[in-house]
Amino acid sequence: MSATRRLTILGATGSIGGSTLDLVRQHPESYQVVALTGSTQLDKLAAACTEFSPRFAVVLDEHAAETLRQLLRRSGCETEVLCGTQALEQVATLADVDTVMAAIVGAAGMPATLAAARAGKRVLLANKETLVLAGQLFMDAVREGGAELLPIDSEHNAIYQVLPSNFRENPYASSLEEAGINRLLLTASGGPFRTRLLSELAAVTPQEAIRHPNWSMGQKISVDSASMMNKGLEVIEAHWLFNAPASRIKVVVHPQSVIHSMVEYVDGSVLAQLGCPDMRIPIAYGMAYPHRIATGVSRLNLFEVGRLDFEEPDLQRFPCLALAYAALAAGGAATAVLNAANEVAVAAFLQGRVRFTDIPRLIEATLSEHGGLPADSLAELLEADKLARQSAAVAMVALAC
Ligand SMILES: NC(=O)C1=CN([C@@H]2O[C@H](COP(=O)(O)OP(=O)(O)OC[C@H]3O[C@@H](n4cnc5c(N)ncnc54)[C@H](OP(=O)(O)O)[C@@H]3O)[C@@H](O)[C@H]2O)C=CC1
Ligand SMILES: CC(=O)[C@@H](O)[C@H](O)COP(=O)(O)O
Ligand SMILES: [Mn+2]
Repeated sequence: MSATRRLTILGATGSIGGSTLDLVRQHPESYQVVALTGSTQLDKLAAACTEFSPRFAVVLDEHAAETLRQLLRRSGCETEVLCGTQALEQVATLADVDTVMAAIVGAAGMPATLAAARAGKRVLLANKETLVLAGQLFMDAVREGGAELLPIDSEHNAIYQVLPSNFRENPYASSLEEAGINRLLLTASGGPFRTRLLSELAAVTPQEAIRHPNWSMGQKISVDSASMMNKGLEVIEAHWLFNAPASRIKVVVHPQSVIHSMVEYVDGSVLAQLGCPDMRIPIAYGMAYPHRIATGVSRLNLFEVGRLDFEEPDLQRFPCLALAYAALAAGGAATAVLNAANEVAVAAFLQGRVRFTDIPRLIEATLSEHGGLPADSLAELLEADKLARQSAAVAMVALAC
C-alpha cells in the first residue's frame, strides 16, 4: 500500500475501537492514529494513548478530561485532552485526518459521523444508528461532502464486497435493477435465544442476552442481536447504503455466522462473503480499500464448520424485526423514533428495570405516539429522537405499575 493513512477512531475504547487499534498495531507503517475518543473507560483510553501517541484524546466532560490528563502525565504521554461533543466533531474533521472510524455506540455517535461525512473523509461506518436515525441526511452529506463511505457492519461489508464496484461506490447513480441485482440476503445468527420458546423469553436475563453465540461485541448491540432488533436496524442500514427498497432485503437466519451476507443477481447467481466471525476482517477491508491487508484472523476451516444452516426469521418470537420493517415503511422520523425507543428500552433491560419482552412493547408504544413525526431537517430528527426517549421513559413507568 502507498501513503500512510491518518486515523481518528471515535469510540476507541469499545469492541470495534479495540479491533481497529489491533490492526494499526499490526501495520504501524501504514496507519497513524491522530485522535482517539472514549467515554467512561479512562484507563483503557490512557493505555491506548500511551501506546499509539495520538495528538488528541476526547472524552465527554471536564471531570473525565482532568482524570485522563492525570493518567497521561503519569505515563509521560503528551496527547492533548479535549472534551465535549463539539470536540468529537473537531477530531472527526481535522484537516490532516483522512479516515474516521465511526464506532461510538448509539445515536450519540451520529453528529461526529455526520461531520466526518460533510468534511469528505473516508468514513468507516460501524455506527449503524447514524443511518437509522438520519439515513437521508447522512447519505446526502456523503455525496455533497465527497466522502468515501465504507460499511463496516459485517453483513453490509459482505454485501459491499460482492456488489459490482461501480454500483457499490455510487449506488444512487443507478438502481439495484440496473446493476442486475434481484435481492440482498442479510444473514442473521438468530442470537442467543434463537431456539427459546416465546413463553421463556420474559424471564431471560441480561447476562444471557449479552452472551452472543458467535461474536464478541459491546452490550447494546449484543442485546439487539438477542431481540433481532439488530437485524431490523441492519435492514434500514442496507436500505440507505445500497439504495435498496425493503421488499428487496430478505433476512435469512444462519446460525453459524460464517456467511456474512449474500447478493442474489437476476441470472440466479448468489454471491457471498464468508469468513470466521471476527470484526477485524471487515474493519481491515475498510481501512485498506481497495487493497487487502493481513488481519491475524484464523483461516476459515470449512471441514470444522461442517454444515451451513438456514431458517426463516420468526416474527412472533422476535417482533422487533417486524417493527423495524414497519418503521422503514412508515418513513419520516419513524426509524429515528424506533432507534431512540430501542436505546431507552435496552438500557433499562440491562439495568434490570424491564423484562426482555418489554423491549418491543416499549418500542411499539413509542412508535404509535411519535411514528408520524416529520424528518425534513436535522433539527426535526433530533426533536423526534428527544420526544421518543421521553415517551419511552414514561411508558416504562406505566409498565412497572
Ligand atoms: N462490536 C461489533 O462487533 C459491532 C458493532 N457495530 C456497531 O458499532 C458501534 C460500536 O459497537 P461496539 O464497539 O460493540 O460498542 P461498545 O459498547 O463496545 O463501544 C462503544 C464506544 O462508544 C463510546 N461511547 C459510549 N457512549 C458514548 C457517548 N454518549 N458519547 C461518546 N462515546 C460514547 C464508548 O466509550 P467507553 O467504553 O469509554 O464508555 C466506547 O468507546 C455500534 O453502533 C454497533 O452497533 C456494528 C457491527 C459489529
Ligand atoms: C458482527 C456484526 O456485524 C453484528 O451485527 C452481528 O451480525 C450480530 O449478529 P446477529 O446476526 O445475531 O444480529
Ligand atoms: Mn452486523
